[in-house]
Amino acid sequence: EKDEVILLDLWASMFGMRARVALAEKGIPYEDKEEDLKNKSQLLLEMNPIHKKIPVLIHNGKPICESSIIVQYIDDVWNDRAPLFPVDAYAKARARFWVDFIDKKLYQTARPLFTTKGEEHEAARIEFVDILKLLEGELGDKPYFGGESFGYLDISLITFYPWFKVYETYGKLDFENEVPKLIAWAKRCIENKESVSNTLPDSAKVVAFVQGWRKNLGFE
Ligand SMILES: N[C@@H](CCC(=O)N[C@@H](CSO)C(=O)NCC(=O)O)C(=O)O
Repeated sequence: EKDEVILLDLWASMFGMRARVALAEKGIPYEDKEEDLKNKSQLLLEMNPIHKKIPVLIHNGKPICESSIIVQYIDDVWNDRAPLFPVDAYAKARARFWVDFIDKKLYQTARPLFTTKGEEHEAARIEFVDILKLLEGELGDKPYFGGESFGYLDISLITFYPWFKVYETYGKLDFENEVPKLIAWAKRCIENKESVSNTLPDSAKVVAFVQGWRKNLGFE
């Protein structure tokens, strides 16, 4: 019988976007349910009682939590098309290492770019660029992190791209200058992969979202 696939999501979330891109890569129809994180739905609280965070994939009533785990689950279940992982175990392990690095470092280091000032802000600027440079090093001269094909690590990082304008605007950074090969990769993903261009929001919309959020918190 037909799979029932629901995604508890938030349009601006780079983590929710990961699940959307993976589902689009596989061509899986799903219901996208937008959450209001200030007023979490009963469904979210039931489906992710531990972290109470989005995204949550609900597949035939069963919840899968944590975006990197959701992407791997999607690849495992719908394994007859558009593989998201290399076959080679070492290449897989390397991809998982860098997604773990992104989840440990990138989100935490990005936030102070638009929530702090002074020395803290200056330190965040330097650290953030260093992290992007390490990722650019891992990409090297390959078209995608997965080599010739767009895969798990590409999905995990490209969903930060709609936030890059926010990071550049408030972080006073110019990524074209700092990590040109990484920006070229991001543009390649958007130009060549409909699963990306059809699911990522406009960076202008994310900037407006952050502006509103900062105003509410009295930053502006
Ligand atoms: N490690 C997790 C992070 C999800 C997350 O931060 N979700 C946020 C919204 S996006 O920033 C969230 O749901 N926050 C709700 C809350 O913290 O109350 C993942 O990769 O899925």
